[in-house]
Amino acid sequence: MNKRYEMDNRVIVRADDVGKVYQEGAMQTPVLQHVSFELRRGETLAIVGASGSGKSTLLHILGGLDTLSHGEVEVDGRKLSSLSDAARGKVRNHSMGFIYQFHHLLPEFTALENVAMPLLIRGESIPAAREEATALLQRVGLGHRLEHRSAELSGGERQRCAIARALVTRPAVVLGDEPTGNLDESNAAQVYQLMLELNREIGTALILVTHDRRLARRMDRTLELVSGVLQPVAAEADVAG
Ligand SMILES: Nc1ncnc2c1ncn2[C@@H]1O[C@H](COP(=O)(O)OP(=O)(O)OP(=O)(O)O)[C@@H](O)[C@H]1O
Repeated sequence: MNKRYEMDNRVIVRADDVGKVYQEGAMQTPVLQHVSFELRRGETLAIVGASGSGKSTLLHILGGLDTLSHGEVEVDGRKLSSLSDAARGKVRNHSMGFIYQFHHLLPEFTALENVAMPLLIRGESIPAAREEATALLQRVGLGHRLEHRSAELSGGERQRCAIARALVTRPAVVLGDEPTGNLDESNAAQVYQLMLELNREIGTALILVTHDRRLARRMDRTLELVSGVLQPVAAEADVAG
C-alpha cells in the first residue's frame, strides 16, 4: 500500500460515563460503570481484564452493536445513541473495522470477494473494490491466495484475510475482540505485528480486547476492566505476560 495519511490529533472514539446494565425481567446485571476514555487518530489501546469483567460488552457498545444504559459513545464525531439504525450502520461501514477471534469470513466467497465486500456495500465499483482488495491482500501476504475460499485458507491466513477486510475501507478505528486468541504463538505474533504496521500506515486507531498482556504491552496504552470499571493498569509488573 502506498497511501500515507496525514496524521492529525482528532479524537476518534470518545466514551463518556458509559454504563451498562443487562435487564432480564426483574433481574438486573450491572456490567459497566462510569467508563470514560478518549482515543485519538492512530492511537492503539488494549483493554484487558478478567473473564466476565465486561470487555466484550464494552467493545459491542463502542461498535454500535449493543445499547448503553447510561452515558454516550462518539465515534468519528457521531454520537451513536442519537443515530437511527440505518445511520449507525453507515458509521459502522464507513468509520469502523472489526476483527474477531473467529474470522467470520463468508465461507462460500473467495478471499478477494470477502475483502472487497465492505467496499461494494459502501457503493464502490467492482473493479475499484477488486483493485483495493487485491492490494491489501498482497500487503498481508495473501497475494497468492486471492481466489481461495476461506475454507481453503489456514487459520493464520484467515485472520490475515480478516485484517485486510477490516482495513480495506481505511476506517477511523478498528475494534478487535481477541483477534489472535485462536492462533498459535507464532501466528499470533505475526498477526499482531501486521495489525500494528497497518494501523501506522493507514492512521487507523485500534482498540483490542485481549487476554494476552504481553501483546497488550505493544499498544500505546493498556486499560483494565475490573468489575466493569475501566482503570489504568496498576504497575508494569501486572502486565507481564
Ligand atoms: N445478554 C446478557 N444478559 C445478562 N448478562 C450478560 C449478558 N451478556 C453478558 N452478560 C454478563 O456481563 C458480564 C460481562 O460479559 P462480557 O462478555 O462483556 O465479559 P468479558 O470480559 O468479555 O468476558 P470473557 O473474557 O470471558 O469473554 C458477564 O458476567 C456476563 O455474564
